[in-house]
Amino acid sequence: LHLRFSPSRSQYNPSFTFTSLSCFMAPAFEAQGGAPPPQAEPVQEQAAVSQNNAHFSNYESRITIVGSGNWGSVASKLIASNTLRLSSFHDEVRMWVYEEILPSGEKLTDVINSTNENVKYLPGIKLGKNVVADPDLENAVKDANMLVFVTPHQFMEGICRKLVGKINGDVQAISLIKGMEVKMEGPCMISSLISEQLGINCCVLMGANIANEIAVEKFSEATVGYRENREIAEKWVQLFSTPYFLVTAVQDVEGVELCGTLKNVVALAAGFVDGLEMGNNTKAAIMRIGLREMKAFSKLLFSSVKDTTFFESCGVADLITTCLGGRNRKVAEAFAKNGGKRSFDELEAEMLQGQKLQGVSTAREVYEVLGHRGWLELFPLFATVHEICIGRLPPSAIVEHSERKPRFELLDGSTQYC
Ligand SMILES: NC(=O)c1ccc[n+]([C@@H]2O[C@H](COP(=O)([O-])OP(=O)(O)OC[C@H]3O[C@@H](n4cnc5c(N)ncnc54)[C@H](O)[C@@H]3O)[C@@H](O)[C@H]2O)c1
Ligand SMILES: O=P(O)(O)OC[C@H](O)CO
Repeated sequence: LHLRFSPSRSQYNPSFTFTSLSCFMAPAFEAQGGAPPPQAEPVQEQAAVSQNNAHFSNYESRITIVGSGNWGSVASKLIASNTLRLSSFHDEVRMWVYEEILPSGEKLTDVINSTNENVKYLPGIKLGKNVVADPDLENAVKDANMLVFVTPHQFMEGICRKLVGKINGDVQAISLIKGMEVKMEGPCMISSLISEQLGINCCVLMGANIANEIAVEKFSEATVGYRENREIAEKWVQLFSTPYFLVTAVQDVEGVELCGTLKNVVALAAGFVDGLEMGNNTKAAIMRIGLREMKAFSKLLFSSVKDTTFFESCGVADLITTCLGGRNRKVAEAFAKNGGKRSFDELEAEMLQGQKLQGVSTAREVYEVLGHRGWLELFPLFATVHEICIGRLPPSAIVEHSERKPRFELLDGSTQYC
């Protein structure tokens, strides 16, 4: 796999990688309906860009990572290796750290800066000497013109509130956060929250990306979702790509982000099945039903979501890896083994050492949307997962309820959602 899909490390150079990447990107662009878009150009450093973002590529971009958990730390390692290698980026990568006092009495930030390791969230992995941990959010972002958001989703509203008026006008952002918020007006994806509150463009990066595996440089893929400006998407691809981390871009922010968000709900269902020892066939059935609900829900919320996105790394591949090896699956398995008698909060605190689950709150948020819109009958798996999480149904309900056939005929143009 490594030989076929990526250059060996000794051969690695940017132009080879990006020529290869543009080949991988071509099918994604072509598959998205109608006439093929212009052929993806190989990305060259300092490539000519359209006038409206010429300022963006004509100087060294400064990167700040907002977040320093398990995935945030791995993202800093990927990015730090590239900023040293590529002249279009400033070497230093600033990483905002939510300050904590370690059992030793030391501050986490001080330990990261002295050991170059996030001893709490990614022990044993060097991040790169050019990563600077900073506990002051305002200071961390003030010089940046590329912001990478990667915190658990429940903290993002508060973080955005603190950042209003504190960032440069020409900043580009990307969100690696899998989750959404539900507001009075309806659901709000995290990239939209960032865009709306801070007035900046925000791409997303999602994929089959269990952080601990990427930390030890095992081959993985990821998907960047972008809205309009492909050159900016390609700059993000450049920033994250390494020989062991292959990134492609698709023009479907909502589709990519909803895949990353909703698969966490399906992973809980897979964990219940594991906890009840129901076997592989049942788990595969749950994953299939879950994928169908992911697609239907995404397309009901955003008619622009593309079918092809579900075949990218952010779609079926992330669903598989999370249902096999993710934290949501693991804690849901323990929940079911305990017959639902120990809460997710308690199990999370005991099993994850400060890391955060996203699936339980996402299941609640999805359930709120389904309830408000009268769609509960259409999404038996999503609805059942939430009802199990809050103790209204036993874990065994996951099969009894999910197998009910959703009644898409209740909707106009029903076939497009199935
Ligand atoms: N870990 C993975 O394998 C992985 C992979 C892909 C995507 N993601 C996604 O990335 C996002 C971040 O996940 P992660 O694994 O980096 O985080 P994590 O699960 O390790 O969460 C812990 C982080 O939350 C921070 N935190 C705790 N309380 C806080 C507060 N009140 N305010 C702000 N921050 C606080 C901690 O300091 C720590 O940095 C999530 O949406 C997750 O779904 C994770
Ligand atoms: O460990 P999980 O369940 O939060 O999933 C991690 C990543 O999202 C997998 O891509």
